[in-house]
Amino acid sequence: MTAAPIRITGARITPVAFVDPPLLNTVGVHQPYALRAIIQLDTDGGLVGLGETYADTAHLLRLEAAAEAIVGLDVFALNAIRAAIDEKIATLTVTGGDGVAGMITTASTTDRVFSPFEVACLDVQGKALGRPVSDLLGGKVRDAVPFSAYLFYKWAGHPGAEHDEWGEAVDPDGLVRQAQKMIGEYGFEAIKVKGGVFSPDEEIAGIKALRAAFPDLPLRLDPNAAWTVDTSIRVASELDGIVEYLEDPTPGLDGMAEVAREAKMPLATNMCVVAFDQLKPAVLKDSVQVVLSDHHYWGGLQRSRLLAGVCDNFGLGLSMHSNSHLGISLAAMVHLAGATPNLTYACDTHWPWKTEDVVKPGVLKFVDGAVAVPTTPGLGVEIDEDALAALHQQYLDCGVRDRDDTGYMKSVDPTFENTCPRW
Ligand SMILES: O=C([O-])C(=O)C[C@H](O)[C@@H](O)C(=O)[O-]
Repeated sequence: MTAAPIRITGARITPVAFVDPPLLNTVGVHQPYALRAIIQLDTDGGLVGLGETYADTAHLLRLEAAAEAIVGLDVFALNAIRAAIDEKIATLTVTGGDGVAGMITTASTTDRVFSPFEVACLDVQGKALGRPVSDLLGGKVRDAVPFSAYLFYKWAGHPGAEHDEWGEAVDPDGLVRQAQKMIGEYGFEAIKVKGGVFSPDEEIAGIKALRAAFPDLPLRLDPNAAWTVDTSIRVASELDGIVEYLEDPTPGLDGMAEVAREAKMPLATNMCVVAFDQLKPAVLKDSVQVVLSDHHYWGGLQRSRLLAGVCDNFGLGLSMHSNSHLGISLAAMVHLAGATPNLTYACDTHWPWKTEDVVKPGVLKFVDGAVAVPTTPGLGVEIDEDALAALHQQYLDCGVRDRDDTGYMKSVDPTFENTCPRW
């Protein structure tokens, strides 16, 4: 006997703002608040599914339109839901809204809008079946998912820095202190450094200091395409044998291919391969050897598994990207990584940098740098309605949405574009 469909009756989309320290990257500095949209998907049987995504104004408008378009569809009909969203957003005149600070402009709009609804549908499916989301993705292949310590350069005197306990990291000693604190609290067993802030030589010195302080931990450096091809080749040579991969040293598939021909370590990306149509040219040009997945722009958890399959077939490594995020996203990332055999690198997370959340505490804990895959039905996390209301009020009050439509970070160098390397 076939079970009855579980029909979507609506979706509540709540933009929230949470405090984000003034972390530096190539584009600029994180604003005092990061924005996210929380999706609560309502269904006719009363089950509610959770999703989390970006919250720039254009993305919010698309989410609202998508939510209307999927009313009445069965949460198991993910192909139909994606098609309805695709059709709906094609009719919109909304422009902009890459949701990720201008870094990932070529990702698919449909994939970005569909993703939080897909996660929410999987949450409902899991709750209806009494199974964790990882079981809907093929079943977990690891009990806990390892993450890396994600280090950022940071000025102590920057507005906003007075609210956090992280101190300053503007030189190698500062980076090592930050790593010691983060690893001491979370137990991470890999380190990623967000570069592209200071000169390549200063950042090479930072990585070498980390290597001396943590001789056994895998290291990565990610300047978000701030370097020319020549600079990238020079940095790759200096860091040969020191980093496990170099992430997005330079923009574009052709530039990355030139660097890859000379570099001894793998090159990774979350910038030049962010959609399925970019995989074939990347493989043909041998531009990258590791792809960072991210279900928020690869179209959800199932399509991220599809990406994993493509990477596996073409001999590409697989890692996982993050932006500033809350607990619903972390739960989704953990189910996905837990059920993806070839995701063998420690995943990125911004988790240590935040102090607020919309989910009830207790489920998502870092032990030895890893988070256990939840075993309860669905995603395994629950909304704290009071916290959601408070962070929504913070969104209304903080003014971020009026200052910068990315809702995420502001530039300290308005002349810089990602297609124009700085060094
Ligand atoms: O390459 C990355 O890891 C990112 O793009 C993640 C974030 O946007 C990161 O750069 C940040 O938070 O500043």
